[in-house]
Amino acid sequence: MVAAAALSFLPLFPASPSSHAAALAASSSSLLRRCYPFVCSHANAASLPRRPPAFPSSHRLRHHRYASSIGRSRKMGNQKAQCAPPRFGSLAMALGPLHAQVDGGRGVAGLDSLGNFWRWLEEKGVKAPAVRPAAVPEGLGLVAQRDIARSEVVLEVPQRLWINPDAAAADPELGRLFSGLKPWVSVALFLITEKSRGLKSPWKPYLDILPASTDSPLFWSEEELSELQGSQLLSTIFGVQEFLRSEFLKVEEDLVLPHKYLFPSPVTMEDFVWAFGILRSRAFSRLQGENLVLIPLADLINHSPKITSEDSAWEIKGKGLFSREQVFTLRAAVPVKAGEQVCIQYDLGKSNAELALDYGFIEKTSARDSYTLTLEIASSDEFYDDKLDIAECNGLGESAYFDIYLDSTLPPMILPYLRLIALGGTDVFLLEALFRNTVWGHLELPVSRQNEELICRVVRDACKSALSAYQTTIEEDEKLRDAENLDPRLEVAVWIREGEKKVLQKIDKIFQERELELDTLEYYQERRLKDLGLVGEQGEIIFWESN
Ligand SMILES: C[S@@+](CC[C@H](N)C(=O)[O-])C[C@H]1O[C@@H](n2cnc3c(N)ncnc32)[C@H](O)[C@@H]1O
Repeated sequence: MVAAAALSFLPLFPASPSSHAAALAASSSSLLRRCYPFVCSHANAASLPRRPPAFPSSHRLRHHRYASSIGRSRKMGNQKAQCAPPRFGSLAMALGPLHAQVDGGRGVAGLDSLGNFWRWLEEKGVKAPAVRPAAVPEGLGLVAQRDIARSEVVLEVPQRLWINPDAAAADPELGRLFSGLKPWVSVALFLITEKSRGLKSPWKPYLDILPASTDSPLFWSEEELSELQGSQLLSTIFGVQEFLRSEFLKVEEDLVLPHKYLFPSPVTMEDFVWAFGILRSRAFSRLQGENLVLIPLADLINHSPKITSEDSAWEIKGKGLFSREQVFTLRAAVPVKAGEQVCIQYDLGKSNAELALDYGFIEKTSARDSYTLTLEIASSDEFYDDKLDIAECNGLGESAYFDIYLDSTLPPMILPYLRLIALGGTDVFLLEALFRNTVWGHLELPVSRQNEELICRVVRDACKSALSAYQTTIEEDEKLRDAENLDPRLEVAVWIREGEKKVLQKIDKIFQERELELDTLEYYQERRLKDLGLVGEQGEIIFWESN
């Protein structure tokens, strides 16, 4: 039997009559990976729908792959955090911390907002002995008021100021409703309702300094999104939009409309996206789970690519011997000079597409350029159950997501998984129960010429197909991104599409080189005969001497 593989977004292999189709999908999801609470994956080559944009229904949701916000691996509790070194030296704006205009996506929110916010923090018992919020090139940030030593406490925010599912559940009017929701939905609705309470909201000074949007593509116009035509990021954005729309419709129908008399004003999809964007870019924990939290003031900390460690920047601990209240403490991981910004490394593990989606910026380094290949065992595969069993025994599943980075080698599991899904013909004996414990070891090496050729062809066809969907060449992107005064969103789009194409070209090259080696590779049968002592090291058949 011949294995046939197909890209989920584009059939690469005509399903042969005897095929047990394995599906190999190069799809979008580097963004949706790593613990994000929800998220989706989709076909690779995204193109813009005609108006209205977004919310296409053809994307599969991939829950749990869209990890969150500031800092990747931090958990709540007495745990540690990241570092906060200086990066933007003298970039804090001349206006000075308390008189800075609150801009950066907020529009001009008024000269007093930052001052009000600071007074409110002080009244509430926030301690920030060495920093002040200030206008900086990234919007707002934390600027050192004096030289700060490494490990020095930069700020302490008591629990009563945290915005998390507990705060939402404590709302006197709506808490009862919020407490039954997914944590991130409850916090999102809490933010929206507090915002619409205006002067009546105790959180007003904080809400006033939150941006109306970020540069995340979730807030881009249709025209801006068109710069991502054909990219994996665009299909990821569509998936996130689709996810948000379905979450919104659910909560609207189940909770908001039946209790609309309790809400200060109608809750719109736009509000929901805004709250989501705020949580994605500012929450100090993973978006999924009870630990989701916004920490006012601490959430003004910006990211610096120069900080390459995620160690010990923050911790949460009890306030004192006799207090049950917890306090969030942020420390400087490196010395910071007076006037410089205190920054942290948001997440060393995020690709540029993930940074763009969550925060609206990218790092100009190819080390963050990535493309996610999604491989799938097709449900129509004749040997689906056996293959799935083997995949599961080795920590994978029906689908497997492989983030390929420009500067790194292929993930080690990708070749065995590819060989598994493409396994067919005379090679299927490897699926026998007899081989169950050893099969992965066999798959780590070429199984047969037919199998190896198939995976090369599938992957190369997938890369070519994905590459053909982009509207610009790498050369055009390179020229554009070197232009001066590029709009920040265009810069993100150009960098992302260029990086994706480079990764696709790299993958294609790897499998092209492998194709050229097919005749020289050693396959399972040959290895087996050697193990049995029936073939010599040079491949010669060893005959029994008879005399
Ligand atoms: C946790 S908030 C930090 C406070 C934010 N600057 C503000 O004005 O509210 C994260 C957001 O800050 C901005 N930001 C942080 N670090 C940045 C950087 N290195 N380059 C560009 N923007 C950055 C992005 O808009 C991001 O979504």
